Amino acid sequence: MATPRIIHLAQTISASVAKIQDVLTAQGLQTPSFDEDASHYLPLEVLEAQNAVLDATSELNDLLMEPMSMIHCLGGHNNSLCSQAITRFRIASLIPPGGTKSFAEIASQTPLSEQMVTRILRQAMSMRIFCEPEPGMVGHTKASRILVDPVTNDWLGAGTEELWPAATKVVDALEKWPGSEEPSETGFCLANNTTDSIYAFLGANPTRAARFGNAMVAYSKKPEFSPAYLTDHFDWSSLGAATVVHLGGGTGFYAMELAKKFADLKVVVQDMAFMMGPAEAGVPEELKGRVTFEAHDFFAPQIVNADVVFFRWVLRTWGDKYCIAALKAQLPMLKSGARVVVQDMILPEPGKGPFWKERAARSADMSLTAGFNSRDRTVDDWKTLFTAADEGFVLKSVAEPKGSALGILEFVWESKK
Ligand SMILES: C[S@@+](CC[C@H](N)C(=O)[O-])C[C@H]1O[C@@H](n2cnc3c(N)ncnc32)[C@H](O)[C@@H]1O
Repeated sequence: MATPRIIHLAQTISASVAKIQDVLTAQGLQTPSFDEDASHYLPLEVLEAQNAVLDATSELNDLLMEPMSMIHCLGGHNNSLCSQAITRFRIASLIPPGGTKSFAEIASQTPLSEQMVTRILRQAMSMRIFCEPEPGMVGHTKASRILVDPVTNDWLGAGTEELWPAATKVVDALEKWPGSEEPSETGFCLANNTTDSIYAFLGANPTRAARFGNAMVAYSKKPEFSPAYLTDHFDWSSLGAATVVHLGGGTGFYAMELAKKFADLKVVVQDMAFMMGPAEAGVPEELKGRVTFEAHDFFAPQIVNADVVFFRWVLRTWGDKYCIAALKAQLPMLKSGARVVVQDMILPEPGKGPFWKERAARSADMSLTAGFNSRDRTVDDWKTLFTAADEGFVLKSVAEPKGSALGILEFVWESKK
């Protein structure tokens, strides 16, 4: 008789956990815990075992539940409710690291009653955010402790104050504007009673824009967004003395990382006009002249004669027809043999790769619909998109570095004229 699935899963968990612990012991690293000072990341060597455990534990958990409980737990709207209260009232920062505060003391620093704070935080504790080391006293876990940092608190704020209300209106938006790719016809627009895109709406609201900006900062500090995945997983040195135009390059952080590592590269960062001042001010003396900034809307015809056109983490916020327009706008300046390099999310094909990652990727894809009417793309979707922009684009390489959140796609443009 074949081994029953739940036994197989339990065996996988047991064997993989043993492998993880062996590596941690050999390297003198802490075993995982929820302690507020616990380390957050496992070494890359245990990535496969970590994937196996995360997938097997969640499958085993779900197998042992009846369907309504499983759907309810995975739905999690009440998780967003208490996360929203935590970020809005900055509750994590009310509890001293390493110390505790009573529910009553916390309530006195919020508009909430002691009873409501108790109920909300005990719900959060069921998500392992905060703990109650003695009755009535609240302490940190590693999950609540990161929220003491205002930047990380803003990350939770952007998720629960911007994307969650937007998500609740997505189905209404899909009914109202079927098949729309317009950034002015999203769940976000309905939730905010606006016809401005999220970019324009937040641009006119500096406080909310700053919170959203901090969410991006919090993300980019995670090891899976390390600039090394950009500098070390594409052969930039083979380009020699080359000009890279970095579209939607924001503050120029990644442009500067490239220029620091590859002395022959010149990088022109193009972004919206309002990004220019603060971005230029951040360029160190030794990179001035090699990292420059230019206000340029990437839907307008390109004006820089570049060897590489580089998009990082930006095309995913535009629907297909807009991405196609942005790519077509590059054609007037492309030389035959020029490259378009994209570092962005690569959506996994269903069932390929770790399930917990696919689940996170599919959730992020829904957020793109809610905020932007855009989507994440598989390798085939990226290929289709580029070919729709111009038949001359050929996918030359795809890199999905171990541990990286983003992949790198390299397209070469061959003139068909
Ligand atoms: C998610 S951020 C990514 C920033 C940067 N590429 C990075 O990887 O950190 C998207 C960036 O694209 C810029 N952007 C969006 N639409 C644009 C457009 N039409 N033209 C130029 N820049 C644009 C935004 O201003 C923002 O800086």
